[in-house]
Amino acid sequence: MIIERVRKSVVPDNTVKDWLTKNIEKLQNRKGKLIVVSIGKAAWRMAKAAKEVLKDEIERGIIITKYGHSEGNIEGFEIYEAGHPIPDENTLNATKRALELTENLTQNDVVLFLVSGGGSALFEMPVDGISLKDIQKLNEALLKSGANIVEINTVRKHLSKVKGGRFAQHVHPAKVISLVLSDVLGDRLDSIASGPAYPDNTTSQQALEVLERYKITTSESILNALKQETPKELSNVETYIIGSVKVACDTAQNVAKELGYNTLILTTVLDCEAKEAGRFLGSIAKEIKENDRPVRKPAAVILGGETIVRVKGTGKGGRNQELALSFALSIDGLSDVVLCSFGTDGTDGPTDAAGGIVDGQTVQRIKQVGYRAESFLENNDSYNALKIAGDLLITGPTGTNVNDLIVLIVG
Ligand SMILES: Nc1ncnc2c1ncn2[C@@H]1O[C@H](COP(=O)(O)OP(=O)(O)OP(=O)(O)O)[C@@H](O)[C@H]1O
Ligand SMILES: O=C(O)[C@H](O)CO
Ligand SMILES: [Mg+2]
Repeated sequence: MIIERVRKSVVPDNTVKDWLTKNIEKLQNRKGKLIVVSIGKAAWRMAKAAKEVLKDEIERGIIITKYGHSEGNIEGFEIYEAGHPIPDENTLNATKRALELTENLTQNDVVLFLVSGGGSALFEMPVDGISLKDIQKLNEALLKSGANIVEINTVRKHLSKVKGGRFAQHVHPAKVISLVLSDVLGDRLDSIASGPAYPDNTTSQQALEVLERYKITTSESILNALKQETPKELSNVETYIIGSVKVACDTAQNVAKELGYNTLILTTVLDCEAKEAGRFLGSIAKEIKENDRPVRKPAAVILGGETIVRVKGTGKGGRNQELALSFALSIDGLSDVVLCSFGTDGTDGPTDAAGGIVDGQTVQRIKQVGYRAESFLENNDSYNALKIAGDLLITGPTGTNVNDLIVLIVG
């Protein structure tokens, strides 16, 4: 029940519709055209929702999403699919078209800009002097380097005609109203999809430092292009976050309260090793059980974020499954304790599971068929461990992506 309600609260169909219905006058109070530009992995669904509310108000629309992510025609919209996580020819063609549709607008016009994760790869036009090949090579190096998304996008923003606020400059003097589905911890708006319509908080110097920190060598032309600063102020944008892991946590908390639990949101920016988070939550579960701290029983502790796994073993799994298995090991034998950890996109690592739901008997269930749960954890094989225990959570793709959610219940 918690999971389904959480999904509903962050699925773009609902969030875009709700926002537009409540704020319809922001769009209707214009004298000119309304153009919709929708980018990212959730672009199709966000655009579809906008179309259902705004109907013929929309003069033109364009969707740029990942291959396989379009769900069919939408009247009045051009739909493009392109490369992700590395941009390709189609990315550039589609972006060129989006720039054409938003050219020569006046201050009477409004661009409704729908933004979701994946937008950095899908919406791209390199600055003059930089080729698609240059951008592809650099993206590959950055994605493999261990740099986090804020660092990666710091570099991307300084090489692009549309990122780091430059799309909003292109649209000027028309107004941009951005609705954003956040997949970046802490909801940094200049990082989500590399902030095409948001003032950039990062500098050329920081972009150069990222390359240095991760020992990424690159061409003279890229180094020169990086020196051009992105806009730090924009006068024509309004930005609204319509979905994020914070919203998912708030929903989980509300549902848990309705079910009679004492609730606590421990963090919405969890970002440590999955295994460590699992063990730490094991100690929290024990503390609640014995001492009713930091929240009284029956308790629901909620966390949002995105842990990391440095995969060293040969097994199959994901960060949520690994967290859940590690938690199960630390609370082995304890009664009335359940933990559910899952990716809100319905996919945890390269598996068909969204995550895991474990309890104090999980490790025993694995033992009963002759295996040791510890060995699975050591081999990063959380998927097979939870499969044996019957503890996988399988939802299928949910149509949204706002990081991971963890709910710990102690009765
Ligand atoms: N055997 C494994 N055990 C645990 N984690 C793994 C394993 N193999 C891969 N991973 C993790 O899976 C992650 C990739 O999974 P996933 O596709 O869910 O990523 P994501 O960050 O959610 O991507 P997106 O933003 O595109 O949804 C990587 O962070 C990697 O560390
Ligand atoms: O597109 C991107 O840059 C990431 O998904 C973060 O928003
Ligand atoms: Mg994912």
